[in-house]
Amino acid sequence: MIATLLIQHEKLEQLPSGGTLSPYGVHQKHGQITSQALQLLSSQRRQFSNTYISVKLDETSGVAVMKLKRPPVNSLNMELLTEFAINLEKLEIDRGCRGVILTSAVPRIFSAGLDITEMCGKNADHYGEFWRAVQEMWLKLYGSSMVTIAAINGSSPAGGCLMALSCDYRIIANNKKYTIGLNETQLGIVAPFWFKDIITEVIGHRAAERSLQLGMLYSPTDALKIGLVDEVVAEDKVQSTASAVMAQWLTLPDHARQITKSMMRKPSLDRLVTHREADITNFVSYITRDSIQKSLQMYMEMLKKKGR
Ligand SMILES: CCCCCCCCCCC/C=C/C(=O)SCCNC(=O)CCNC(=O)[C@H](O)C(C)(C)COP(=O)(O)OP(=O)(O)OC[C@H]1O[C@@H](n2cnc3c(N)ncnc32)[C@H](O)[C@@H]1OP(=O)(O)O
Repeated sequence: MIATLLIQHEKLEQLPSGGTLSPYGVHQKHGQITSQALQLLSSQRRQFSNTYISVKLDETSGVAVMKLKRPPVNSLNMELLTEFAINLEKLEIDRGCRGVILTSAVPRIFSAGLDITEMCGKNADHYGEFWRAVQEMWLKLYGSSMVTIAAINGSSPAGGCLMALSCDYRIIANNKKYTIGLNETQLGIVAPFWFKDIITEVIGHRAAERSLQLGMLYSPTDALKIGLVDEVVAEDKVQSTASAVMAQWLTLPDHARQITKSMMRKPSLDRLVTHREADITNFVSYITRDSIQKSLQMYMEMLKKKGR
């Protein structure tokens, strides 16, 4: 028992931010064994935190709450994406964790999507690396065998919406100011095929086509109408509803649910895995076009003006 807890704890030790998804050791820190074991036995919660992600794992329920914490808008830069993939992988291999609630620590914002500054004024190598990190985040989240619930406590455009769409269930706060959707065309850019595939899977072909072409952002109630979210609840009920839904999902045997999830999601995952390098090459050649760089710069200027 103690040995198991030790291994789990060591697996969950904080990794330096900006690291890679390399395997991490489970045989370190022998000197601390006794105190760590005692600490673990007396506590049912484990927490770890990186620069932009915090995780709290409740060992009794097997549910982790993962929070994005990159103010002002949780835009997804390379570091956040990398930390996200590492933390999710850590939970994935932790036997004590069966479900993850994804939410935001930043008031009024779930995530503003990809950090536009990562896609502007940089070189091709940077864009390639950035896109690989975006793919990795999605492959890990969409491909997770755990139950994943998005507790959407703020606006969630573009890449933020993709994250929510990749979860098994979406609960959004009932606040008209919050919007969610894949608004890429409004930036003058195209959502890649796997963004398109996932929204089509969730809301159906007709709604997805309209939504993507117009780059639509929906209020919570409109998002519910088209099936982009599963539930709209009062702002102060988002987390408790997420926990209640999670508890329901976790009543099912993992094995049956996981295989079913995998059957449903495998075709989309395989499509990206098979075309991963081509997708990166495509992204780099697209994003380096002068016209696209100009569109993104203009969009950033518009955002900054609005903020003043
Ligand atoms: C042939 C086909 C090939 C296809 C190949 C692929 C093509 C490329 C695919 C790229 C896919 C892109 C996905 C994305 O996610 S792009 C990002 C889209 N995001 C948005 O449009 C959201 C923009 N932001 C907002 O709408 C608002 O900021 C928001 C509603 C989220 C919050 O509003 P609020 O009023 O609270 O805050 P501000 O607008 O004042 O913002 C505060 C500061 O944050 C900066 N900001 C906002 N969003 C971003 C972002 N996404 N990236 C970087 N920075 C962002 C904003 O400029 C403010 O900064 P300052 O304080 O410095 O002014």
